Amino acid sequence: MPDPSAQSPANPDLDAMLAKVLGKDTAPAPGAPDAPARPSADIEVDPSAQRCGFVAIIGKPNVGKSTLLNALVGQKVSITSRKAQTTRHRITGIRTVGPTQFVFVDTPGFQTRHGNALNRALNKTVLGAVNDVDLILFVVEAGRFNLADAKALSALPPKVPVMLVANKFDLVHRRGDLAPWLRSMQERHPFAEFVPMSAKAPRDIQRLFAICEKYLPQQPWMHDPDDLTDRSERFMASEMVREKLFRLTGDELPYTSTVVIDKFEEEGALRRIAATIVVEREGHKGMVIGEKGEKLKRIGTEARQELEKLWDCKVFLELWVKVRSGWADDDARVRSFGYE
Ligand SMILES: Nc1nc2c(ncn2[C@@H]2O[C@H](COP(=O)(O)OP(=O)(O)OP(=O)(O)O)[C@@H](O)[C@H]2O)c(=O)[nH]1
Repeated sequence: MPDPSAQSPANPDLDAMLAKVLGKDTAPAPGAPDAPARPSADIEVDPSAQRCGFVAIIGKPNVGKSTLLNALVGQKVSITSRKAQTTRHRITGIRTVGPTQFVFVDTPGFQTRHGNALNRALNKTVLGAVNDVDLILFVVEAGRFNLADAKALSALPPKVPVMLVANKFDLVHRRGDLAPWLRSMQERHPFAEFVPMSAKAPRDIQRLFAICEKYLPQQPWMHDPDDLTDRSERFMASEMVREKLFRLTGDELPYTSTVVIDKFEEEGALRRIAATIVVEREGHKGMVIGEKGEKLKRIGTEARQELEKLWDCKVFLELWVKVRSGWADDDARVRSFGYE
């Protein structure tokens, strides 16, 4: 349970807060690594001094939730692309910093546009993820707030502290312009904290850990400090293929395509994987295969290389493409493809 005393009062001294948060330099340091190095797990921490809790990352599609999760975990556990609605499952990322273990829960972007079976399943995943957490990071693009953000905000449970993460702060050219926007955000919801930041700036990620820590209860860690995620290798394989599919086909391929793993075999330091990319129309098949099969080959090569890096082993990856018309409108098919 969250510690209610950890919540800031509904009306903190806004000017002091603005001076504090807007005074920070959020630019990445020259030559800084993409993410802070994972701390060594061999430091013993007495269980009575340990903190551990759940932090959900919520927001409309494409605001940078998965980029933030990967930066917090220090490894890629959630796929990202410029295409909205890339994240489709609840992804857990684990990070242990000093005495505190953060269990981050990334969620699909909250869908407000189409009420098809896929989008209903995605929203169910979001709402299921937020009820039992200790803290919610509500992610928006700094300086922006529209109806889709408002709908996601209104779906949050009233008892959990919510931190406003104003992401992509690096894209705001005049920081002073953010002050009136932050004031308007304070009127929308009694946010416990306001954090303008960039998920791509390592220093901001370090700062976020320090701000989040006090919301987590004192209790023993739930995971080994070396663990990155609770999702399986099979799941990571399908996600990695989907990321390359989305990145390499761009906007011409509708988001209603998915990846199903047909075979996943482990032979020592080798993984043999066969996967099918499922598209909705015959015309989409050509977009995925490309001229002389060149696009499909690239999707396979890039996914294989990333999986080999992630698992530090050899991977054989075989890809197929199939048409299943109307799958995203069919509840049973959506479930059979692994969506809750
Ligand atoms: N400039 C800038 N771009 C960012 C930042 N964070 C994320 N992005 C970019 O925003 C795009 C969307 O990022 P994602 O992490 O996939 O967004 P998401 O909210 O998980 O998206 P869904 O999966 O649709 O819910 C990507 O192109 C990221 O590189 C940031 O702090 N600054």
